[in-house]
Amino acid sequence: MSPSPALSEPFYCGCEAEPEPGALLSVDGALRRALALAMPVAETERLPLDGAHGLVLAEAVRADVSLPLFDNSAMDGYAVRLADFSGDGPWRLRLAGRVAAGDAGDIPVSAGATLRIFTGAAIPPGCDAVVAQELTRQEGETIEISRRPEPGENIRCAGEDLTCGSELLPAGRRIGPRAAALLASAGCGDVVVRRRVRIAYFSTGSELRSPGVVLAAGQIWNANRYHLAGALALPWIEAIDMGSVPDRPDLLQQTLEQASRLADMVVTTGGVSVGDEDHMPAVLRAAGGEIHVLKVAMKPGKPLIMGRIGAALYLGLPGNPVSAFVTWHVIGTRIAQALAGIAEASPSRILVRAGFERIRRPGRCEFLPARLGSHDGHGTRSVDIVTSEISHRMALLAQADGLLLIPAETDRVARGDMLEFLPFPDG
Ligand SMILES: Nc1nc2c(c(=O)[nH]1)N[C@H]1C(S)=C(S)[C@@H](COP(=O)(O)OP(=O)(O)OC[C@H]3O[C@@H](n4cnc5c(N)ncnc54)[C@H](O)[C@@H]3O)O[C@H]1N2
Ligand code: MOO
Repeated sequence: MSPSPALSEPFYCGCEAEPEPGALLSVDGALRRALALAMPVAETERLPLDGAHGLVLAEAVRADVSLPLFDNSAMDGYAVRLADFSGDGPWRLRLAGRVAAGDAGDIPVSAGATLRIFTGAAIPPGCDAVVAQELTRQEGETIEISRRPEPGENIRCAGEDLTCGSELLPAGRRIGPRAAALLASAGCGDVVVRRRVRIAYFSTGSELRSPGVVLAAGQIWNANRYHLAGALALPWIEAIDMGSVPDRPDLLQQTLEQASRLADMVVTTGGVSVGDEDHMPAVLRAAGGEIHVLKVAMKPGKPLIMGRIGAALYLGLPGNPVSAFVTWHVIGTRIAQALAGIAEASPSRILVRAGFERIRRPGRCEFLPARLGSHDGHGTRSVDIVTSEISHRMALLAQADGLLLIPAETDRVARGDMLEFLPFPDG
C-alpha cells in the first residue's frame, strides 16, 4: 500500500518546479521524495476497541447494522397513533402502559390509547409519533393533547444515520474519540489496526546538556530532545529516545546504526549544515545510508536531510530549535503519518490576512511563527509577525498560534494580503 494522496497534497509554497542541479529542492518536491520512501508499516493486529484508541485502522470497517438500530423516541412524552387524531382537538387518549430505554417496546397500542415513553425507548408497533410531555396534560389515566402531531414527530428512524453495509470508517482513519464512539455504536468490539510506527530520535551537539544540570561556559540546555519527545508522544507512535550524542563521528555513526535497527524512522537534530562539526551527511553515508534530499527551499530549515539507512527512513533536522520544530511540523509529521498509514493530511491550513507590510528576498518559502489578531468581520483573522530571523527564537515560537506561510516567489507582503496559516493544534 502506498501513502495516502492527501499526504502529498502540496503546500504550493511557490517553489514547485524541479530545481536546477545544485539548487534547493522545493518543500513539495522534498515531501514527494520522502513520501516515495515512506511505505506504511505492513504489520497489523486485531485489538479490542478499548486498546485501540488513537491507532490507525488498517482496513475499512463496514457496518453490519443500521444506525439508529431501531425506531426510537427523541423525547420523553407519549407514543401515539396518528389515526386517533381525527376531527378537532383537544384529543383525549387512555394511558395504557409505559416503555423506557432498554425495554423491548413491543406492547401493542389499541385505538384511543397512548403509552408513556422516554428518550431512547423503542417506538411501540403501530405508533407513528411521540408528543413531548410538555405539550400534554394528564388527568388520572387520561392524557390530553391539544395540537395534532406531525407524522414521525420526535421519532429517530432506524438507519437514518447509517445504513447497514455502508462504510463506517475508511482505512487510514485514526481512532480518535469520534471514531471510537461510532465503532462502539455499531457494535464493533474489535478492530484491525496497523502497529505503531517506531521512531528513534537523538540530538547531536557537544554543547548540549539536559535541563536541570548546571552548565559550563559555552554549553546550552537541550531543547530539541524535549520538543521531539512531546511531538512524538502520540498513540500511533512508539518513540525511542536515543538521547544526546556529542559531535563525534564515531559515536554518531554508532548511534545512528543502532537506531536504524530499532526503528522505522530515525530523526536527528543538528549537524546537517556545512560547518566542520556538522557530521550527519558524512555519518549517514559512512553507515551505508543514502541521501535523497539535502537542502530545501524553506526558511527556516534549509539544511534538511532525508534519506534511508537500512530499512529505516532518515530525517536529519537542523539544530536550531525553531528550525527543528518547523521542519518536523511541516515535513516530519507527514512522513510519520505516511509510515503509520494515516490518510488525512496535517497540518491543516486556513486563510488569514497579513497585518503587516514586508519587503523580502524571493527564493525560499517561509514558515514563520505568528500570532493571530482580530477578525475582519467576514470570518478572516489578521496575522502578525515579529521578525523573520526566528531560528533560535523559542520564546517567540511558544507565544505563536501557528506558522504563517509566505510563498517563495513573494517579494512584498502588503497589509491585507491573503496568506495561508498553519494553526498549532495545541501547546
Ligand atoms: N556557513 C553556513 N552556516 C550555516 C548555514 C549555512 O548555510 N552556511 N545554515 C544555517 C542554518 S539555516 C541552520 S538551520 C543551521 C543548521 O545547522 P546544523 O543543523 O548543523 O545545527 P548545529 O550547527 O548543530 O546547531 C545550530 C544551532 O542550534 C543549536 N542547537 C543544536 N541542537 C540543539 C538542541 N538540541 N537544543 C537547543 N539548541 C540546539 C546549536 O547550539 C546552534 O546554535 O546552520 C546555520 N549555519
Ligand atoms: O534554515 Mo535555518 O533552519 O534558517 O535556521
